[in-house]
Amino acid sequence: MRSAIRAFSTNVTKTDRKGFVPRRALLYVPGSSEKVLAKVPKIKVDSLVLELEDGCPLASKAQARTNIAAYLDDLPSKGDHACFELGVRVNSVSSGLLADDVKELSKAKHLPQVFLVPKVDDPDELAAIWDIFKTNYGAERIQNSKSRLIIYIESARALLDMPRLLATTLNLHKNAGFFKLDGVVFGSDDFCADLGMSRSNEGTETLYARQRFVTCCKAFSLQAIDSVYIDIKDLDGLRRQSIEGKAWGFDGKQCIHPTQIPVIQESFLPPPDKIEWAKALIDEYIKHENEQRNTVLTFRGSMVDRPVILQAMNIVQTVKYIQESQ
Ligand SMILES: CCC(=O)SCCNC(=O)CCNC(=O)[C@H](O)C(C)(C)COP(=O)(O)OP(=O)(O)OC[C@H]1O[C@@H](n2cnc3c(N)ncnc32)[C@H](O)[C@@H]1OP(=O)(O)O
Ligand SMILES: O=CC(=O)O
Ligand SMILES: [Mg+2]
Repeated sequence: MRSAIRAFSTNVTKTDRKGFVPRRALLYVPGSSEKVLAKVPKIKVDSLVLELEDGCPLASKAQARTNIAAYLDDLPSKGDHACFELGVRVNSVSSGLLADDVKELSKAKHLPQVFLVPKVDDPDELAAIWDIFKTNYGAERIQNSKSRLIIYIESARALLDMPRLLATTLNLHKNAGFFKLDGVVFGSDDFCADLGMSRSNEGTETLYARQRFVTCCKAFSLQAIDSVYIDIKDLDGLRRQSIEGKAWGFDGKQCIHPTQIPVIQESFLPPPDKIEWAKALIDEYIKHENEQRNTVLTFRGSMVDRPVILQAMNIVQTVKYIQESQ
C-alpha cells in the first residue's frame, strides 16, 4: 500500500534520487589559506566547497589555484573526509579567470565531486564554460568522471532566463557529456548588487527572487540552495532565514563560517514533531484508504487530501535520504 501512495507522489518519483547528495549546508573554505585547508578533512558539513571566487582576493587567486590543485592531487593521503561532498567553486567565465582555474585544477590526479560555476548569466556562456573544461580535462575524462555540476543565478537577467539556462545546462550533459547539473545556488549578494538593492538580514528585498528561483529549480527537479547570511554573529537570524528557506522548498543554504553549519543543517531537517505528524498521517491515510477508498479525511482536526499526503511524504523521504546518505 505504501508503494501505491508513492506511485502518485510526483515529487518523489520524478526526481532521480540515485546518488543523492545532501547539501543542507554548503560551506566555502577559501583556497588561499593553507592553514584553513589543512582543517578540511575534519570539517563535518554536507558539502564543503574549496573557494576560488569571491572569497579569494584577486592577488591570492594564483596561490589558491595551486593550493587546491595540490590538495586534489594528493587527496588519498588526506584520509576520510568528514564532509559528504568536496567541491570547488571556480571563477565565472565573464571574469576571464575561469580558463586559468580549470587549467591548474586539471593538473591534479583527482577531480572534485562537484564543480560550482558562478554568475551564469546567458545560455551562450554555457558553451564557453563547456569548451574551457573540455580543452583542459578532455571530453573523455569529464564523461568518465562522476563529478556533478552546480551553477549560480546571481543577476536579474539570469533569474528571468532561468528555465533556458537550466535546460541548456542539462542538455549539455545529455548531448555532449558535460558534468550533470545537480543543483543551483541563488547568489543573493551579487543579485542585490546587480539590482542596486540594499541587502538586509530580513531579506524582504529578495523575497520575489528567492521564490521564483526555487520554483524554477523544482520545475527541473534540481536542488535549490539559498542565500548567504553574512552576519556571522547573528545565529538567530540565520536560523530564522534557514527555516524560512526550508519551508519554501529550498534544499540547503550557503555557509561562510563553521559556527553556521549546525544551525543550517538542523534547520534543513524537518523538526521531530513534523516527522511524527508525517509518519502518523501516512499510517492513518493507508488505513483510511484500505477501509473507504476515499482520498479525503480529517486528521488531528485538519482536512487532508492528496497534496497534504504528498507534503507528508516529502518530509519522510527527506529524512530517509539524509539519514541513508550520511
Ligand atoms: C557573499 C557572497 C559570497 O560569495 S560568500 C562566499 C565567499 N566568501 C567566503 O568564502 C568567506 C568564507 N569565510 C571566511 O573567509 C571567514 O569565515 C571570515 C569571514 C574571513 C572570518 O574568518 P576569521 O576571522 O578567521 O573567523 P574566526 O576568527 O571567527 O574563525 C574561527 C575559526 O574558524 C576558522 N574558519 C573561519 N571561517 C572558516 C571557513 N569558511 N572554513 C573553515 N574554517 C573557517 C578560522 O580559521 C578559525 O580557526 P582557528 O580557531 O584559528 O583554528
Ligand atoms: O555567490 C554568492 C552570492 O551571494 O553572491
Ligand atoms: Mg556571488
